[in-house]
Amino acid sequence: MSAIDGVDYTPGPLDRDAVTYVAGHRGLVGSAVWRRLGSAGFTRLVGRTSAELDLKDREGVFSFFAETKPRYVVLAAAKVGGILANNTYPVDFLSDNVRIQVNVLDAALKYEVERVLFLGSSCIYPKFAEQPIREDSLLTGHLEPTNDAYAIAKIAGILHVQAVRRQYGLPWISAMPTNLYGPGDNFDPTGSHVMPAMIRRYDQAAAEGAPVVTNWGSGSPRREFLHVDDMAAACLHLLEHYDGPGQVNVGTGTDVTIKELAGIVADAVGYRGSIEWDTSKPDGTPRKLLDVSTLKGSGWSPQINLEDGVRATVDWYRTHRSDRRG
Ligand SMILES: NC(=O)C1=CN([C@@H]2O[C@H](COP(=O)(O)OP(=O)(O)OC[C@H]3O[C@@H](n4cnc5c(N)ncnc54)[C@H](OP(=O)(O)O)[C@@H]3O)[C@@H](O)[C@H]2O)C=CC1
Ligand SMILES: C[C@H]1O[C@H](OP(=O)(O)OP(=O)(O)OC[C@H]2O[C@@H](n3cnc4c(=O)[nH]c(N)nc43)[C@H](O)[C@@H]2O)[C@@H](O)[C@@H](O)C1=O
Repeated sequence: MSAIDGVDYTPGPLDRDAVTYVAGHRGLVGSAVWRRLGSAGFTRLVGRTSAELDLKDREGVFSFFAETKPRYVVLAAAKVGGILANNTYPVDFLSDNVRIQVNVLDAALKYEVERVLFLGSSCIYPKFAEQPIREDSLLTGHLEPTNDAYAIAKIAGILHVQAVRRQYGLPWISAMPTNLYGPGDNFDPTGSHVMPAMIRRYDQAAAEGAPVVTNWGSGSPRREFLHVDDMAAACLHLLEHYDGPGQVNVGTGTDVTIKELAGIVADAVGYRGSIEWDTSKPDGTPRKLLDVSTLKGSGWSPQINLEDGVRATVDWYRTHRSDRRG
């Protein structure tokens, strides 16, 4: 137990029969975590859609915790979007996310949840952080302006988890994923992240035989992409093998330019036309490659390479595109 972190806990296998709440269980990450926990033998998974329980409603959240009394919580519910959505609606990204996480973490404290895994994002780090980005770069420089409101909300979440550890001694943890993709993603053409946006755009262009597609920005920023099934596996791994106040980066340790990503997506859908770039759209941070040595050191590495993951996501999209988010 350290002086600034009053926790004395040794991680180990979680109880498969304990009530386990996955907040955001219909989203990209939450649905993958739900599948992973299900396949690992968890028998009492609990989830609520936002229509059933708006996590911004503090009273509703406390009633839900009083009723279900979870022993473990994975907090994968958040207001999430790509660069344009973050840049256009900073109030929503700040206010919704602060409220969701404060309500869930306060209720989890009141009902003495044993293990909480809070999910942030690699955008919490300074825009020009040294690459690859180590966990201790947090709060050492200015944020990327297109997502500063979201990043501040997520930084508050990390601090909230650390504060609970320090003041109440509960072994809660935080993970900071890189850019994620996979089945269950949001394929909205304007609100989504780059991967689902490109899959949708290139798939349509291939189907229509379009001669040109236009992407956002210059194509020169670099991004690191992790398949969400790997992310879900990392979540369970961290819950069973990691305890500490510091947030843990979750990524692959390799990145590609957005131009390279466009080529990978074009190949996966069979698009043969040309590619143009709309530089009136923001590039965002030039690079955010995570240093994943903490995670690797704890014994976990990703399994799904980018090309395979993109092909599988294209297959999933083609089967599910008529669904709510497809
Ligand atoms: N996608 C990515 O590239 C990355 C994601 N992350 C983090 O992972 C976490 C999950 O993101 P992701 O799965 O991509 O996001 P999604 O948008 O796919 O899912 C978010 C989930 O949150 C739920 N939710 C949102 N608002 C509310 C609310 N007011 N009350 C109840 N539930 C709500 C939604 O529920 P419903 O569907 O019922 O409306 C949805 O299931 C977030 O914390 C995000 O910051 C981090 C890095 C990268
Ligand atoms: C996960 C992460 O997600 C966001 O940050 P981001 O990494 O910049 O994510 P993005 O996927 O939206 O863009 C990545 C790059 O890709 C380019 N790009 C090209 N064409 C499209 C396109 O069609 N759509 C989008 N969205 N981007 C495109 C785009 O211009 C940019 O250079 C933040 O919300 C942040 O808060 C966060 O946490």
